Amino acid sequence: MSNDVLETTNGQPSPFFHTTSLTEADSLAILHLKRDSLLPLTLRTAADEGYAEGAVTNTRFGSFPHSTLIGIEWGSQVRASKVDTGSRGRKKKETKEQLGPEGGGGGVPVVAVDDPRTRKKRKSDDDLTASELPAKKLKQGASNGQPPVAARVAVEAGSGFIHVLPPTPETWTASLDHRTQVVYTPDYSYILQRLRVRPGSTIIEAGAGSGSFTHAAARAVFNGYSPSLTNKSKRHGKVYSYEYHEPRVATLCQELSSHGLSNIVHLTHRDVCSSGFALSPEHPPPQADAIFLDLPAPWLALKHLARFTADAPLNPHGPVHLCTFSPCIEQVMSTVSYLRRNAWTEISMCEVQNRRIDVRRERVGLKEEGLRGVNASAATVEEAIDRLREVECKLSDYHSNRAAVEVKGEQKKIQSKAERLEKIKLEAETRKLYMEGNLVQRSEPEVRTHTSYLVFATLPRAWGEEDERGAGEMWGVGEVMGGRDKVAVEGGKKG
Ligand SMILES: C[S@@+](CC[C@H](N)C(=O)[O-])C[C@H]1O[C@@H](n2cnc3c(N)ncnc32)[C@H](O)[C@@H]1O
Repeated sequence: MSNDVLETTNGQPSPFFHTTSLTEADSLAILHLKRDSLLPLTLRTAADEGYAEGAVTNTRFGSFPHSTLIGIEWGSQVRASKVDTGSRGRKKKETKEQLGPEGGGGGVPVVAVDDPRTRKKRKSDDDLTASELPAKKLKQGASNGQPPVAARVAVEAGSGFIHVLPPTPETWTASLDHRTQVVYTPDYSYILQRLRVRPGSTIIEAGAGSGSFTHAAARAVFNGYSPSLTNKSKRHGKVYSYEYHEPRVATLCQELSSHGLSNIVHLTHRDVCSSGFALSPEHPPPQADAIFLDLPAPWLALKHLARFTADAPLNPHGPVHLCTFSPCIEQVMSTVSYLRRNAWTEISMCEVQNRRIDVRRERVGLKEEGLRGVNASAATVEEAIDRLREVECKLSDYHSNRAAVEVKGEQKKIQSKAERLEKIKLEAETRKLYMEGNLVQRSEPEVRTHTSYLVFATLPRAWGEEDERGAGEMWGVGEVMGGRDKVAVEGGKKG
């Protein structure tokens, strides 16, 4: 399943490594619908299922013709459009919501429904208005294999919006199609730094699953596209990925190709526990610096990761760093036990307990009344008594029409609520609100991570007699030791 394609299928470098200044047609974009709800999308100019506006993506926050998403700055907010469903509106199948687990977010949720009661009789071409005609021609042109006529300009709907983000491993992880449990960003960022993966590194990953870790690893090792796998002039970063579930391999292979990552990720369909990590005879061995095993029984794969075997996939010139990702402590114990018996060192285990911490200033007090994001109740007993006194006096003096009230020995004018709020608003303009209030922090427990135990270990570099001799020649180890010994012996004699 390996592929030596240099770039994406449309001839562009990977959008995960190169972000254009504006969004482009045929490129991957991530639609940010709301927090924790993202949708990956390839922006298209071609006709789509009979919409007059061309390709359209429907979300719970409205319909978005791709023409409104192309040629704008990344991060832009895009408002939903009114779309002309054209011939699509006459189809029997109901228009369904494409996405949308929970409410909130990008404006008022909009659900496009094709109600059969309001469906009109099919019109002939002569009956169609000038604006309706393109929708029909669009469909006919597409079905005849002719280029579609120009799409209609989208009209803003007035409710619902989304943001357009460039693809990154983080946004991809948050939006990808889950074929398996995936490794989330808090885990893979920690794993990659503990494995010391950097541009130019080679990493082995098994199993590839949904490709979440694969994308993050590809970015971490990327140091340019290699023109050929046999080019030895520069060591290019590489991810050797293994997966034994065939449909997952096929889907991931297609995704990697369309994301321009085929040249960085070498995907192999293989059961690594039984068949190991060796590649085809014509392919040089991976020479991995780091290994990540996300398998149910990692210790079964570890026997193929020993040094001194003919087809060892490890870098012989340096230490190899390992991480295994296991959901239960029994798996951890079997892995650690294997590592201890097989020359692995620096064995440790940890668990990532990620929490998003919300740090903000909490402002409480009557002086905050009418301002946004505050708790406008009395902050102290004094403030509460002052307010009670003011209210009581106001009531009792309502009929006597007294103009002032005594607060803390001062004569204060009785204010209406509107006057008080206006005064607070004016004062707030000169206050340093960002400095006021108590600094509080709250952790959010619902952050998405896949709680697992991470076992780390290091296999020292291979070291033989030749390496010992080479080190001696380079560093003069024998001479220095000899000199020191000599001094010590001479010193001893003197003493
Ligand atoms: C939890 S998923 C991996 C998720 C992946 N790391 C990600 O971030 O998307 C585990 C994967 O390992 C694969 N797998 C399990 N045993 C395997 C084996 N012996 N050889 C290769 N792949 C294996 C499974 O098919 C599954 O897709």
